[in-house]
Amino acid sequence: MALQGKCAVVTGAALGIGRAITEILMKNGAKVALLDVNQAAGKSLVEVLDKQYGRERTLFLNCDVESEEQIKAAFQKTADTFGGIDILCNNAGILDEKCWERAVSVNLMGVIRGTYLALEHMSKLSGGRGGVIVNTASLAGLGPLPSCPVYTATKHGVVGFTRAMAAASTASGYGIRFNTLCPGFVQTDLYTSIKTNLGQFSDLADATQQMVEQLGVVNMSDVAESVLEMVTDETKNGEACFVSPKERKYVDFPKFMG
Ligand SMILES: NC(=O)c1ccc[n+]([C@@H]2O[C@H](COP(=O)([O-])OP(=O)(O)OC[C@H]3O[C@@H](n4cnc5c(N)ncnc54)[C@H](O)[C@@H]3O)[C@@H](O)[C@H]2O)c1
Ligand SMILES: CC/C=C\C[C@H](O)/C=C/C=C\C=C\C=C\[C@@H](O)[C@@H](O)C/C=C\CCC(=O)O
Repeated sequence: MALQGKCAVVTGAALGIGRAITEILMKNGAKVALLDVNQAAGKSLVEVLDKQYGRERTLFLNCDVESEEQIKAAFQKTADTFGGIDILCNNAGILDEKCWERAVSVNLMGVIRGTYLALEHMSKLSGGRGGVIVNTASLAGLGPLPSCPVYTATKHGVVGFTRAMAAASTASGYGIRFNTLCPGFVQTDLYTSIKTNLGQFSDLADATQQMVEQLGVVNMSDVAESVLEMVTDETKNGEACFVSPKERKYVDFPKFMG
């Protein structure tokens, strides 16, 4: 998929990985609707991007992925402004083992909600032109983080949901590819605030720090490049891309049938 003139929606776009995804998509020619609850950060980023790429290439929308109404309105505003939606990156996510229901609501339900609402705009079965959806999971979607069992559950859910949607799309003809981003530790606000968000598992903070030292911290540019590849490479559907400081590899999941 060539990105020139294509329209992307990125949730959690104002900071961290979402900002990096937004920037690499724009650098490669896409228009981007930035959805986030952090209005100050979102508007500040749009100012920077408008200076770099011109004012017609971005749109910031205050949108909480926990709200069906807000996502629906944001997607409609995006389609009305840019003429459709070709790319969706469901990236918004939090780490909160204390308020774990909120983590489930944002990290898993928000991804499901965004995906289903995007189908109404993107699926060829509903008059759309197809495209690609990349959902942000984590390495914790491939293996357990003992200090964050609910976070781990949400990210495993994102991996499984996305792989199932990829298979459904192939079987039903949505014309949409679905892939999952699974980075290790990345230097962002979420990463910086780990220790304050472990709740009853705070006693495992040091063990988690040891995992950081063992695994290392992933370069943001490598994370962004992985997303660009999953968006543009038309052969990628149903993939989960593990991004570590040393490499990026597509996970070879066990097959249990045939
Ligand atoms: N940082 C890491 O080590 C790491 C590693 C793997 C995966 N991830 C995942 O990457 C994604 C982005 O995380 P990050 O590290 O960039 O975090 P971050 O906190 O730096 O950025 C998250 C962004 O999402 C926004 N956001 C949070 N809740 C929202 C909601 N309900 N609706 C809309 N926007 C919301 C925040 O305002 C923020 O701009 C998350 O899904 C996270 O789980 C992070
Ligand atoms: C404390 C949480 C901080 C940030 C959350 C963010 O999503 C980062 C997660 C980073 C690492 C998770 C590591 C999990 C590691 C173990 O589960 C281990 O089993 C690795 C699992 C699979 C490795 C895949 C592979 O080697 O092929």
